[in-house]
Amino acid sequence: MVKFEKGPPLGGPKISKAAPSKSGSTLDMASHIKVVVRVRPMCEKEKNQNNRTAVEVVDEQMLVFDPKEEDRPFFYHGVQQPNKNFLKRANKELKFVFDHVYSQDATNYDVFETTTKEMLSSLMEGYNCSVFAYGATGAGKTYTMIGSKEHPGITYLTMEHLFYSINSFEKDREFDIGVSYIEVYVKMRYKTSNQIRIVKLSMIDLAGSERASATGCIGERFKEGANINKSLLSLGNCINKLADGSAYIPYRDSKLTRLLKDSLGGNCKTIMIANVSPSSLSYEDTYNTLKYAARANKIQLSCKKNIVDGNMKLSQYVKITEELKKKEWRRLIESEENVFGVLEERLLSIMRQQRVLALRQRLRTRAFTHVADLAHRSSCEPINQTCTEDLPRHERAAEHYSKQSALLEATLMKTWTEWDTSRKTLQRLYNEALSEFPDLMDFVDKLQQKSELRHVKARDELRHKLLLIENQEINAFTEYMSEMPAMLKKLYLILKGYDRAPPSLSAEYTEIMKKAKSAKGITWDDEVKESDEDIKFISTMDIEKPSISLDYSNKDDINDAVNNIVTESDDSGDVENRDPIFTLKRKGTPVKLKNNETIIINDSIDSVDMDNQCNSAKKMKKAINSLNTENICIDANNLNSTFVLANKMEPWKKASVKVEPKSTLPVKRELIDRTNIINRGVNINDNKAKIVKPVVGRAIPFRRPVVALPRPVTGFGSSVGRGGTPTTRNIQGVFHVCVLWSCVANKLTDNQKKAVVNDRSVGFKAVRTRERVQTHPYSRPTAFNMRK
Ligand SMILES: Nc1ncnc2c1ncn2[C@@H]1O[C@H](COP(=O)(O)OP(=O)(O)OP(=O)(O)O)[C@@H](O)[C@H]1O
Repeated sequence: MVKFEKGPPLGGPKISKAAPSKSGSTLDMASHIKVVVRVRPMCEKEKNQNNRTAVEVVDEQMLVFDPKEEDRPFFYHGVQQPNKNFLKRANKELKFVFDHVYSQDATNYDVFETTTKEMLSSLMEGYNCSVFAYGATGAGKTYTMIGSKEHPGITYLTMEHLFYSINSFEKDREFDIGVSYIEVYVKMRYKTSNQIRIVKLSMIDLAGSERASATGCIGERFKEGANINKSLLSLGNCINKLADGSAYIPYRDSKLTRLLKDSLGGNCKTIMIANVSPSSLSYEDTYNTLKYAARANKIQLSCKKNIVDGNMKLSQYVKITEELKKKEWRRLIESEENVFGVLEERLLSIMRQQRVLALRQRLRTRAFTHVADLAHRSSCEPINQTCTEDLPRHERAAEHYSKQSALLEATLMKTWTEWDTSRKTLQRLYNEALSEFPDLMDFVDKLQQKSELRHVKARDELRHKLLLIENQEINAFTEYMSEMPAMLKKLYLILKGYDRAPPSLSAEYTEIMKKAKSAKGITWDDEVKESDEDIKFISTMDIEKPSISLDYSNKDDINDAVNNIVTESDDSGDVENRDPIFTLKRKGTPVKLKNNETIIINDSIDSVDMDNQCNSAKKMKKAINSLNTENICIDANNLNSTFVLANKMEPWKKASVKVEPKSTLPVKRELIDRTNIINRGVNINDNKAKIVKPVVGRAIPFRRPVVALPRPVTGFGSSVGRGGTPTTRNIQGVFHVCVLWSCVANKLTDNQKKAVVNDRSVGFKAVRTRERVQTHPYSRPTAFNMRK
């Protein structure tokens, strides 16, 4: 009885059309692997051994494995036994049906004609195709696939036919052909439809499928054989799974199955050529191969034509390419813009530093110029000395600024060069990108706005910095200037008190006071402290109504600064009864130093057109010049500073004033002996005249105790309120004293000093005429006599 191994249905694969898939491929055919079996002729060895045939080809599609042999006559005791050979095992007589079966007489060309030649038609239609030869060693795989010169294998014949086909299609298709060792990649484009079909033809000559032990190899060869077998075993597993329709196919079990993945279960038309030997020597291998082939024949394939719409693909390709190019442009530009941004910020920072440095340099130079000018105008040795001492500091600062400036300049140039290069590169990228893709304009705009923002930010920071410095400058100047109106007012009132303030002076004074509100000044640059404090603006109220007094919180500092200032009474006439330290000074009140060098005269005196009456500074200059004293140079027209007259000057004498203090007030003490004061004073000949440095006090309100004083009150600088009401005043405690007279006096002999002091044309005449100013509501000179 003939057994049939379950094979594919006869009559060839079913072919069915299908709709195009999403990928552009066309589901075209559902088929099984085409399995053909080739039985080679017996080789000489097999013939010589007179082995029986294990495979019998029935027809082009059927073979019988282990066919029934013709019974040979069996004789037992000389008698032929009927059909019974007990020494022989029963034949299997397995009948296999395949897509094609080739007998020993079949040539390679026959195989080609019914396998790959037919398959090439599918290949040219766009199907992937694969052929692999399977079989035991020596079964004829290589002979079938490669062949010989005389008998070229199906690979050669397939290639030959392939190129022949290509030639026939050349009019309407373009072909790109690539070849690899085991695979041929035959790509084509339909010229009319722009349809592209990319197909692959795999032609595989597998290793022998026999058991490793059967090879007789040992060592490395055995291992190699075992690995080969392992691969083939994997192939067998895959084939079984595919045949069973399993969802999971273990292609990854071996390299072989990975390579054959497409050919076995993918989008591929596959032909398996199973080579077998007819000899019974290869009985087991042939049996295994045939079983293998039979299983493979059950594998269903789902083939798709690898067709893509060339036009559709092209448009998509163009779009994708453009997007990619734009993306690349953006990446390039952004990268360069980042570099440019860093350089630009650095450049702007350097430029900002330059501006700040220039401002500071300018302020310092101006401050120094101011000091130098002061020294020049005053011709005062101490001031000159101060200025001289300041000069190295200024020079050091100038050198420092110069170095910093040079450094910044060098850094600026270097950074600018880098920035400019980056700017040009960026601009070039902008231009190129926009010329290719104008719609990148928005992107470019945004980047350019970033640059503008950087500039705005830098400008803001610079403005803030400059404003901060200038604000500090203004604050310092405001503080400085706050002395001036008080001093000016004091002097003005003194003059007015002595009836030496003509209307023109009054008008000028008023004008100057107005201007003082908007005056500008300087400060030491190194006193500017950088900070982010809130900016304080000048308030004209600060100038108009300075409510500040000397800050006595640190007596040592004050002592050092003013050398125990003793102030004249300005409202009670009772100067001697006051604590010299805690007696505060009111506007317009002359100051007496402990060394008795007392009177302060402001520089504005010389500008007053007083002719010969009250131009005391000029007259003092005249008097000094008349003494022919060397090295004394007082420019009466440029007396910028206040100065102090010498202690030899007759001290003010207080008139006898009867003050009736309230019972709650301390009893007025006796007047101090002026002689004692003079004796305590500094001997102007011993060069101990002190330079009183400018003192800046903090603004604190001072409220003078209300004292009911009888009217009229005599005494210099009385501050008794106008109209007889005691006045409560805030006191300007900031004053600026330069010891000029001391310096001058040091150059004079005693007689010369006396001459100057007693020269009534040098301004002191005015104080003698106290009667004329006693009626002045603000400054009332006390009764006095010039001491001789
Ligand atoms: N159809 C055929 N006609 C004539 N000779 C054949 C045929 N098939 C195979 N042979 C011969 O059989 C021998 C073995 O064949 P081949 O080398 O092709 O086997 P194979 O399966 O490729 O072996 P291996 O697995 O070792 O490569 C060779 O000498 C070859 O010439």
